[in-house]
Amino acid sequence: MPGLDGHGIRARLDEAALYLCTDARTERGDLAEFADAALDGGVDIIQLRDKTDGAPLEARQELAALEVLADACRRHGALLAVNDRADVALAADADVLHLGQDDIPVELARRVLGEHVAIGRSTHDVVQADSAATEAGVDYFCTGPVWTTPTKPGRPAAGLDLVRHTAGHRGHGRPWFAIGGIDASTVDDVVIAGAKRVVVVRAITEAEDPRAAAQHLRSRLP
Ligand SMILES: Cc1ncc(COP(=O)(O)OP(=O)(O)O)c(N)n1
Ligand SMILES: Cc1nc(C(=O)O)sc1CCOP(=O)(O)O
Ligand SMILES: [Mg+2]
Repeated sequence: MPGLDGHGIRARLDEAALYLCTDARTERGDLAEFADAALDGGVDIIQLRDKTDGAPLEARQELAALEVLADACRRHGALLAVNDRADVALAADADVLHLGQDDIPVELARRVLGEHVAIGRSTHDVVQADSAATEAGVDYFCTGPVWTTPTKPGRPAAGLDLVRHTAGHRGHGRPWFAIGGIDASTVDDVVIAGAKRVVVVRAITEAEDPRAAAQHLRSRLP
């Protein structure tokens, strides 16, 4: 929730279970309404991740969409996340910056952001997961994709074994999320494998009723 201090952000992150990545819904023009529904359904963190047609949004469009999401997060007490760009996270007063393996290193993002913003990392195998679980400056990490997904074409599945591995170490004490191919039909499998938190895209962005989709996913998480 924009306005929280670093302590509040990390406390909220610790109790988060359902993390949504959404595009800016430019064509539908319903970002505020969609975000309200998803957050009302139980989404704890919402990230703007718009790579429609493979290209990221221009910074001005990204900041405009983030303003809409920031208002929704304030209404619902949720965390606002920015993907990839530390400068945009700072400008948008976001709570969270998410960085993948090919994005800027955490140490450099920290130089831009200081300690106030939480930083998350993507991991795709056991070595990366163990490293993100212990790397300085990382507040949470994601493991995946559990299943191949059209949302991230070309990225091979890491499978449930990576979820089991990470659960076996309890994320080395750090919050961690399973991601990739998770929806109403697969969420139970990741929970059985040991995940307590999940990130989803299509399961909510493509749902006819985003509120109900979020509610259902949330109800399946411990
Ligand atoms: C919460 C969350 N987890 C994973 C990702 C993927 O990050 P990355 O591998 O850098 O790929 P892009 O999303 O940037 O295409 C994410 N964005 N958010
Ligand atoms: C954005 C992203 N990152 C992944 C990773 O493994 O790091 S998988 C993924 C896409 C997840 O989309 P969906 O919920 O539609 O399958
Ligand atoms: Mg990235």
